Amino acid sequence: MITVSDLRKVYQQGSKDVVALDGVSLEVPTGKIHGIVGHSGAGKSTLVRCLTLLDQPTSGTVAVNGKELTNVSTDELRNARRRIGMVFQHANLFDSRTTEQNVAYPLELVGTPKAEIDAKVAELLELVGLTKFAKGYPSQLSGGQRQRVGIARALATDPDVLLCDEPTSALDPKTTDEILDLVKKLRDRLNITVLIITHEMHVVKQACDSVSMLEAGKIVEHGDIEQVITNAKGSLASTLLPLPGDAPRVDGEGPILDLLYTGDQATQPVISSISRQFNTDVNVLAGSVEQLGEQQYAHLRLQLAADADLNAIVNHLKSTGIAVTVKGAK
Ligand SMILES: Nc1ncnc2c1ncn2[C@@H]1O[C@H](COP(=O)(O)OP(=O)(O)OP(=O)(O)O)[C@@H](O)[C@H]1O
Repeated sequence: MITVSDLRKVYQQGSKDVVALDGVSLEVPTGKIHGIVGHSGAGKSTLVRCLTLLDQPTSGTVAVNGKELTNVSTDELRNARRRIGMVFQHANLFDSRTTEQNVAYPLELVGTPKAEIDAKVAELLELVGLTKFAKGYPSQLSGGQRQRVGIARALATDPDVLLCDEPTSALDPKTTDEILDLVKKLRDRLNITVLIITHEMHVVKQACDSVSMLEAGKIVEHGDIEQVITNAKGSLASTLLPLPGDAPRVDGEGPILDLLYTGDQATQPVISSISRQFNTDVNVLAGSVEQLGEQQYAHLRLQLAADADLNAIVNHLKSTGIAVTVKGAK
């Protein structure tokens, strides 16, 4: 588990204070994958630097499995850093080292005996599917394979947390999915906690159990994927499950509703039930239905007939667990 409590980072720029992190708190349980999304300048890189202790937070704490990593002595800092393995956008491998030598590097740094290193490296290369490339050099590997080496290297010191900073931003869509599948497999096998910093919603949808949105150094929205998708008031719902294009123009003056729902509701005949129960016409303006993990999610934009009983219909939908926003009449 990783626990971040009230993390603040203030940089001095001349006589001015720049607040890069403004009280960030989050808790990711062991074995879960958590995404952190945010626009440029939101504070993502600062958060990564504070979590990996490359930068000292101005205040607040970071703890892994209850053990605080911040505010430790210089001697303890090296051990503390080993609890969080780091995967970068570009694998940053040593070109002059073979695949296995790259993975061995963090173990050499801490003086691990050679036989132990060899066994660990072989195990890790098997885990990431690169055994037959052990003797190859980075220049002979594809982008996805290089990222696999980076992941194996990050796991060499048996960290409790894997922190991935834009791990797929330099990869094509197919390789992105392969790397995300690998991260999920590693989480399952090693029961490791994973934090993924990303600007790609696809990554959140494919791999994350939960997500936080960072804005101007603060977490403005967070929750399990199901919670954020069915939160009609948040902005992550329509970002994760956008409606395709512009809703088509239709005749009529009836009110427009946006519906977000999941799980049991997704299998219910929502439209025909409104139509039958309230004796009104319902027009689908746009819709998006997606299967994420085990769960089905739907985002529909409907237009009701002008004389429909709007309040009764909205109350009925809400009572069945569907998140509803009234967009007004067209
Ligand atoms: N060393 C620094 N000195 C002064 N200000 C800084 C420093 N590092 C970051 N900042 C400021 O802190 C804020 C957050 O920056 P940060 O790089 O963490 O954002 P980001 O979300 O990673 O952006 P991007 O996606 O563009 O990398 C910005 O306003 C930035 O200008």
